[in-house]
Amino acid sequence: MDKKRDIPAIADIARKAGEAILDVYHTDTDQWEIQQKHDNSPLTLADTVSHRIIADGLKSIFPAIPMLSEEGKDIPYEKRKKMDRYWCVDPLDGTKEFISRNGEFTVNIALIAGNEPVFGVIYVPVTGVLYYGLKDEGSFKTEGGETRRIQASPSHNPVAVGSKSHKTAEEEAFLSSLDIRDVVSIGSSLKFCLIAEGKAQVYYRHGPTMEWDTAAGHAIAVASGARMTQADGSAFVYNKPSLVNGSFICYSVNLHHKIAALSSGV
Ligand SMILES: Nc1ncnc2c1ncn2[C@@H]1O[C@H](COP(=O)(O)O)[C@@H](OP(=O)(O)O)[C@H]1O
Ligand SMILES: [Mg+2]
Repeated sequence: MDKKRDIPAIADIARKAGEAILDVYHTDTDQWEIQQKHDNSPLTLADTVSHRIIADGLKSIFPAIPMLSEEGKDIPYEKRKKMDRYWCVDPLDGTKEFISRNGEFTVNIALIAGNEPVFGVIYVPVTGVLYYGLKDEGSFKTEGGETRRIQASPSHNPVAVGSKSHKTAEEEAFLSSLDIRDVVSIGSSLKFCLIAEGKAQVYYRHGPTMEWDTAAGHAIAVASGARMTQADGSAFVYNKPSLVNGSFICYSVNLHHKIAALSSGV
């Protein structure tokens, strides 16, 4: 990847997808054609429009890199496991938040290399804010035409983030054993962004997510200095036989000892 040329081009694709999502968002709900997908999550016209823009955009710049998208065709594991590099895309993460019109939804594009997210972009259509992170280079936030570096920040009295629509009792129990100052419930991959910009320090997810839900946020959080592991402390990898993630913890490094002690019990 040529950083100077490719990062702005990928950011542009995410923005275009976000604009198309907003066009749908600003129409009447009865035009959204909400369908239930096989996993019971809602699919709207906005998901499919965003998917098309990202698929076409990435293909025109990187014709040789395959794409795995929430709204794309299934790629069988036998074929997937041979893909050393691929785009992992969630064209509209937080569909429930989109439908409830609270603005907490995002466009997510990540590059996976060797089972690890090495680059991620998250665009927030309602605010126009864009986050990106590149392995070993850092994470950045673009807002109002200005780009600045962001960093995960330590706190011994951490702020926790959790899902707004998919909370579990296990998450509450886990957090109760940390000295938590506040719990912020927010939809979509925005939880990773809050950790990456130092506004929160821990995100424990007990319930299932898909690889495209976490890939871009994972890249941004880790490049900002945070850590991401499975709940038992082992490596969180991509391109698994099943694309459903297990429980995980994303956290600022200063919490490592506390989290490691808890991990043995989850
Ligand atoms: N039972 C389940 N199995 C797999 N993924 C699930 C799930 N329930 C929720 N999710 C995932 O959680 C994501 C939303 O996360 P959050 O609750 O943090 O906003 C959803 O993304 P989509 O909204 O893109 O479908 C969906 O992929
Ligand atoms: Mg999603």
